[in-house]
Amino acid sequence: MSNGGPRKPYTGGWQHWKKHAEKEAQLALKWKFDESKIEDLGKNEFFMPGMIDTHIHAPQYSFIGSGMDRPLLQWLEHITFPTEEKFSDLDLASNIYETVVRRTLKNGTTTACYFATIHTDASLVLADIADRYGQRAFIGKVCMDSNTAYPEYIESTEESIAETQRFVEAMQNMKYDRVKPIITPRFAVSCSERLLCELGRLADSYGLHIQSHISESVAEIQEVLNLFPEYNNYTEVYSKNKLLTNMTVMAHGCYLTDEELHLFRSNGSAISHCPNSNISLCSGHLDVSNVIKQKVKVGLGTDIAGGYSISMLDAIRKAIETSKILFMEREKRRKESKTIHNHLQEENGMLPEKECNCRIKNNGKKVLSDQEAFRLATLGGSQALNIDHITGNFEINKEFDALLISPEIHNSPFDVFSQFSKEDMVQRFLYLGDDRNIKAVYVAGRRVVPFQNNS
Ligand SMILES: Nc1nc2[nH]cnc2c(=O)[nH]1
Ligand SMILES: [Zn+2]
Repeated sequence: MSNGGPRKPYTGGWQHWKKHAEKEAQLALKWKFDESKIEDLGKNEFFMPGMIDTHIHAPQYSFIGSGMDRPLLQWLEHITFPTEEKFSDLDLASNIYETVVRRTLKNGTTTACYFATIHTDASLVLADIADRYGQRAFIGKVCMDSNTAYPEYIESTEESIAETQRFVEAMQNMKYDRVKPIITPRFAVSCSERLLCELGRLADSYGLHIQSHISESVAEIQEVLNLFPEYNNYTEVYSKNKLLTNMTVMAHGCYLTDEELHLFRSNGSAISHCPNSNISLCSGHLDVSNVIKQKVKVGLGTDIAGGYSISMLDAIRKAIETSKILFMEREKRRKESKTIHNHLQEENGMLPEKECNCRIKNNGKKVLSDQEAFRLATLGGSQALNIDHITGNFEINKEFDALLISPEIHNSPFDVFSQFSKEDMVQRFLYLGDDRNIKAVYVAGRRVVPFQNNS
């Protein structure tokens, strides 16, 4: 595997060296490569599976790290829609999209599931850039035929359907190896029932993936229930329009009931957990341990620019922290309920605590472990996008989407001590590392970072 470094003198002793050399010769013969191409990993370097961003708005990279002082619906109206409207300008689109593809790849995102904007041609530009840089990607032309908040940014129902069809056909004609179209109704608030129904039909007839948003904030849910009073809940608005399939990934899901999660599980649909965005927009917390417990597929997403970090390492950290916050909140409620119980017992001889059901149990839900969060950012993401037969971890017959991590690279953001085990190294990288430690990125065995001819 060439990672740009010369071979180091072997330091393992003659016998060991001889065995090592024989092994390499066998592999070179079997896999038909030139032994001189073999490079040794540097000290403490390791490979990890490429990270998978299951939810990212490419045009919103233009305002990442700003506008974090408004809740979702106001943020959409005042910042997001006016910005996305500008992407009819193909030069602007090309500039922002090349920048975000480069930045995500440098941060180890080998697969990205992108929202573009309603503009078909600009969305095709994003697809072409992702293909050119070798990123595995799903590209969604956004569909919105209702927008009371910002009517300048809208398409008619007929236009949305026709343009989505044109987008899908154009993408399929390009025959990209690893860049695919995904049907993208923005969310139920901005789509009429007819548009949702037609998009479900298109996804079915072309056999396409589907992405949207669901149950992100209380205000959003209220708006959906007002718009679709004949449906029992938010999830049904999608499921009854054939938009909840085993190729569907829905962002957020903070307030999904277990009944709705059962609908996700029985349809094989997935959730993209976007903890940074949920906190930054004050939307809510997804209890991802419960989602896992309900056997619903789940990956992680940055949700740029609702989330302010392009890094999937940040998504891993925020997912763990969100899980710890929920655990602590449950503990606090348990303590409070216990105190109330004790007062009641003193006043009128309530049942002894063990019989009483007033205590809020922690439901045996555990905090998300580092290992589990790492899995969500890799294999979990590939399962959520229904591509876990191709990527997500290192298994024979999968494609080599991988990151070469160098903990001791010049200017590394963290220090390595001699007593560190391999596990320590990985954990330090997850908590303290950043793109400086990502020495190389591979997608399907092709090295995509450092960029070719250093462009
Ligand atoms: N976070 C987020 N939620 C949405 N719901 C509908 N559109 C969006 C969006 O652009 N970002
Ligand atoms: Zn989003």
